[in-house]
Amino acid sequence: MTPRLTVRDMCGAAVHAVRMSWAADRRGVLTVVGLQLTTAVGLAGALLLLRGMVGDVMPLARGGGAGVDLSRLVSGLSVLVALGAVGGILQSLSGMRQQILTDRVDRHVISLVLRTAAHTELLEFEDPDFHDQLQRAVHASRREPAKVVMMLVAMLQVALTVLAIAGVFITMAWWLLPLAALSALPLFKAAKDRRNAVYAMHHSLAENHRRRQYLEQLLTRRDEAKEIRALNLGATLHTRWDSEYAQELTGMTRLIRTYAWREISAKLLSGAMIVGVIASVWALVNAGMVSLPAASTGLAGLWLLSSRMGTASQMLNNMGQSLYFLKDLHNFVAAAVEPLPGPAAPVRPFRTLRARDLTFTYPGANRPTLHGIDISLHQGEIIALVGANGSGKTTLAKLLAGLYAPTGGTLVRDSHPVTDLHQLRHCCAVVFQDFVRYKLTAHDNIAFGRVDDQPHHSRIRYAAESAGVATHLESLPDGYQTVLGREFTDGTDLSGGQWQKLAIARAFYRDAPFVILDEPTAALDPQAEADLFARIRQLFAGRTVLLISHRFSSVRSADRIYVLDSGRVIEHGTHTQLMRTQGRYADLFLTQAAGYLSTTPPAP
Ligand SMILES: Nc1ncnc2c1ncn2[C@@H]1O[C@H](COP(=O)(O)OP(=O)(O)OP(=O)(O)O)[C@@H](O)[C@H]1O
Repeated sequence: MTPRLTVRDMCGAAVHAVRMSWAADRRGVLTVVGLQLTTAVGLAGALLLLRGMVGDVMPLARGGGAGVDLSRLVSGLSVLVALGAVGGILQSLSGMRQQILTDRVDRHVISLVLRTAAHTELLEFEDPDFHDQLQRAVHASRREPAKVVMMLVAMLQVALTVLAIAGVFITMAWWLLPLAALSALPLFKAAKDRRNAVYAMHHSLAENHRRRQYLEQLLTRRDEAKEIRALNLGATLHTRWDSEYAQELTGMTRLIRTYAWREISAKLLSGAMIVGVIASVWALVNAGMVSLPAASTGLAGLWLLSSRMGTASQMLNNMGQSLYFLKDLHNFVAAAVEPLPGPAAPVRPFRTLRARDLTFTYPGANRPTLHGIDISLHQGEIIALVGANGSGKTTLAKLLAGLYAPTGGTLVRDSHPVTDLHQLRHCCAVVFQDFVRYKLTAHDNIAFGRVDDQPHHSRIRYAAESAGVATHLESLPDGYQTVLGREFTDGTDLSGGQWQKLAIARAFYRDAPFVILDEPTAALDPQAEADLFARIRQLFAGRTVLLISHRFSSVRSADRIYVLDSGRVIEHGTHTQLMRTQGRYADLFLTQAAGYLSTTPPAP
């Protein structure tokens, strides 16, 4: 459905723009509006002065210079020049202040958008519509609110001019007023159609635009640079980027052409109406029904009025486009009704966390990823999740960490159903399979594990030591203050295993009663892996650990192992019990063990 903007929407969005600008820089708004209005008043004063001076000069034109007061004329002229100079200065000041205002409003609005995005639930990020809304909100946050305020000020100036001219009409040739309004109608209609079409096109191309931005990132970021070169993907990705852009440009060009023609037609129609009016006035003058001075003043006014109306329609058009985006921005920000989770409440460890008949379906998926999951985790236990790729281990971990709400069944914490997912998150430290490598200092990378407290260097060091990365971090040029990103001055990089140890250090530093480790040792060397698992009970003593791993050597010592298959728990028990059952776990374990113990000689 083509999106539409009602007059109410437009007024709402304009009020919203003014409010945001006011919140960002009220002195700036007052200064700019004040300067603009002063300039307008100065202009009106200059026009009045000019009219008086023309009246004074008229005798000169008629050849009778005797009645002319030259000193009055010179002083009037000086005032006019001074007014012009002051007007110029005011305009420069206003331009400068507008720039500052625009920057401040930008910062205020983008901060609102980022705050909303940071606060949005993880599940929303699975939805392409959310990404479209986010992108439109980001687009709207760039310059649009300040632009609307500037346009409102400019519109005010145009409205004042139109009112002044209309006032002259009412006293001299009132009957021209409806005709002037009528002649402006085609322009307003064309502007409105174009505005709707541009917005509809932005809507339809939103995903295309995001794909192009993604390709831009692939081509420009350091992280992807090595693989793109190794695979010689540069040209292919560039071609795809080009074709995405070409599609956007084709749509835009077609639209600009179509609406340019419509606008030209509207202008021609409006012009033809004015010519018709001029011809009728001429006929009325000839018939002696209207005096020549009234007709000529009226026609001059009509010309002025129609040109102002044209400007107003253009402004309304531009402002309308901005208002569309502002409506998106307003909706996006307003959708985040929940307050941002504040500083963490004291973390309450649990004795038991149970999943009862838990089901989860990803948005837009046609079948559940998890079905009827029943598992229990007790304080101080190490629980392992194993299963084939795609069996649902990570999804289950995200539910237990309070990142997704279950679509069926319940999570029960110490015999109370979990209703506040934030509480669950507070008491959980997760090392994801695809953990984030923050290109900030090593110190930040660990301290981010616990942002609600002041960073504590000795605890950061202890966390790094526990994860086996302290020695390396201390050997870096600036120790823990070294930036871990080659894109930044004096930045450096870590190896894959070192990054993984840093992510584990972050989890240690979080000091949470529930720890989820999703393939925590995939990048570690065998010695580092063995060291970690040999000490895992001691390192996480008293906490509950959920370990996801494909390495059976590391899960065999867990207190209980759950085997997942296509989103269901098919077996559970200790390693010994599961081996005795000779089910899926035993099969997988023996297959992996056979690979290690194979005595087949290596191929020559
Ligand atoms: N964000 C998502 N949206 C839709 N489907 C998803 C999403 N993430 C995962 N899935 C699907 O859910 C299923 C389970 O994925 P999950 O990542 O939980 O598996 P896993 O057992 O952790 O796999 P692996 O061992 O490969 O890490 C898979 O079929 C996957 O395609």
